[in-house]
Amino acid sequence: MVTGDGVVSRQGARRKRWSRWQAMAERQREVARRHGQEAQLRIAAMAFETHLGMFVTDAEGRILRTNATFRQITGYAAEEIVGHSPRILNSGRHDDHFYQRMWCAIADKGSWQGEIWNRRRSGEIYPQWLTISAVKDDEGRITNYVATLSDITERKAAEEEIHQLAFYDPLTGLPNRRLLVDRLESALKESRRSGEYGAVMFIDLDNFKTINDSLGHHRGDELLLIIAERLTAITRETDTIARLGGDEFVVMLHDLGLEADEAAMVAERVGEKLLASLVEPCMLGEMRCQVSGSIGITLFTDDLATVNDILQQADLAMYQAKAAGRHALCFFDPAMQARVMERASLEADLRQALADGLLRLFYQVQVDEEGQTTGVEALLRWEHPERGLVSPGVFIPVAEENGLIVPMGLWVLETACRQLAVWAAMPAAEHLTMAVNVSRDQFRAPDFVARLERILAVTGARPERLKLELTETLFLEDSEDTRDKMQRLKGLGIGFALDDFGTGYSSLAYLKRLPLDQLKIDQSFVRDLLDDPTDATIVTTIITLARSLELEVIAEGVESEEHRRWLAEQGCRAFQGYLFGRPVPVEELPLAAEVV
Ligand SMILES: Nc1nc2c(ncn2[C@@H]2O[C@H](COP(=O)(O)O[C@H]3[C@@H](O)[C@H](n4cnc5c(=O)[nH]c(N)nc54)O[C@@H]3COP(=O)(O)O)[C@@H](O)[C@H]2O)c(=O)[nH]1
Repeated sequence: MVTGDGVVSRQGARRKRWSRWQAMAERQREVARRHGQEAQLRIAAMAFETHLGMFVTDAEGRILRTNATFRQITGYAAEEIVGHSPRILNSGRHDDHFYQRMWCAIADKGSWQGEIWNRRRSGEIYPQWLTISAVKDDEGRITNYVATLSDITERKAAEEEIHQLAFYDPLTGLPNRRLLVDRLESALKESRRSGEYGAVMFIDLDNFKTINDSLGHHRGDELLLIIAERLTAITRETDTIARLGGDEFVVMLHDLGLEADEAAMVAERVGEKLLASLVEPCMLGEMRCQVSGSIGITLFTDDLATVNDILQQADLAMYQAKAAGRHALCFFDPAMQARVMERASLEADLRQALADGLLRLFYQVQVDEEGQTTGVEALLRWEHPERGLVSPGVFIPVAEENGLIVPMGLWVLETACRQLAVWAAMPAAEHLTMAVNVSRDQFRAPDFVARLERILAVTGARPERLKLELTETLFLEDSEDTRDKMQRLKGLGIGFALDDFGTGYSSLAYLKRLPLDQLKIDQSFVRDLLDDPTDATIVTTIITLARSLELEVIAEGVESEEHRRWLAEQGCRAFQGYLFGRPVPVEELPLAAEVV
């Protein structure tokens, strides 16, 4: 039986056991808590020792702790810097405003991060990426600041290199086109805001190619460096001097005042100084060299011109300066731009016309002393859909300049030869000759003879009926190649007339050396020969000269019977001009009906 005391004593024993267990459990929990805290401390300590530099400050900004990477980056050991303010790291590169913004961000958002220039213990200033976070207690009071930092010197250097490559000319170190465009865009905006003028000067060296070709590219590079230095020395630090490539430089000036005249005067003064500096002799190796430059200037202000427009205007003005004889400066003139644009549109249309078959050949008769047609001259015409019939006097120079004369001239030769072949099969026309104008560059094309041979073969035209009209410009340079080609063509039976005789070079030496058949007296002498004794003398001299050289002579531009008679009296036996017929399409030629 269990007594009441016995019950009490059992309950007491159970309570004791229970309290022992509780105490044991509490000890175990305490041990676990300690282990947990230690683990957390270990983790925190490990995390603190990362590849990022770290330091912790108290609320007043005194450094409490730094890690090993901090020491590697800054050079400061913990014992040297603990207790100090991080201001010890300042580089002096940032103003108060920078630090104010940083602390405002930390106060507002709890953290700040960004690029900052700091100073190492060694004194070296370097860029770093810095993050600062505020640590707060349960009441929201800042207790500490934790900062992480990394050295971004290498990244900055790579960025700098990329920037340098992208925006600077590798040879001279001057801004390149991209940077110039950037700066010009900003200058334009500024100019629109302030109303002040700016100027762009396009500079091209006049004889750089000769130096490059004769002394070699490394000497050419040396010269470009000298020029870059001279341009930099003359201009102000706020001006931009850029090299666009080759021997092309651009100088941009801004804040030239509110008046165009005043701005133009300043730009002109600077331009003249630049011109003078370019012609200063310089030594390239052992050689004393001298170059000159041509400068095109355009002003810009608050108008609607774009950066491209401005550069184009300065470029155009520079070409004008070159055309004016080089070593000159020239201001952009809008009329010049209109002319260039008109020419560009003509050029584009002309290419299209050749492709679309809008070119035509007209024919103008050539007659003998009896007025009998002996042949024709093929004259090119362009039927433009909007401009109407465009004169070759307008479009041939354009074609000569852009090289289109070569395919165009071949088309003329082939069309004329086809017509010759048609006439060859007609008794009334088989005697007719065909004079075809051949431009200098067309004749100089290396495959000209081969192409003409192919045309003759394809069309079946008889070479003896073909006469090529060449001009004196072809003979300005005494070229073996020209003589050789003429002789090969002569060997095929083709004849040669010297067109516009008397208007060009007229060295009589080549008349003897070249296999010419005919001199063509230019119409400018024929026009006034009845009134102008000088022209009359020139014409009689040409006729006499032709006779003495045993060359035929033909007068062009014969418009009246008086002209024809006067020329015939001087011994001229062949004529061409409106008196006998204007250039017309083949079907309108005043020949026997069966001929066309
Ligand atoms: N390379 C090529 N040049 C060509 C070709 N076709 C023509 N041309 C050259 O273009 C210039 C202008 O030619 P065009 O307007 O055809 O003028 C010719 C005649 O129309 C004109 N002429 C003829 N008779 C008279 C006249 O009595 N009065 C007068 N005012 N003008 C007249 O003269 C031009 C003939 O020129 P030329 O060749 O010098 O004999 C001109 O330079 C052409 O050469 C071509 O296919 N290729």
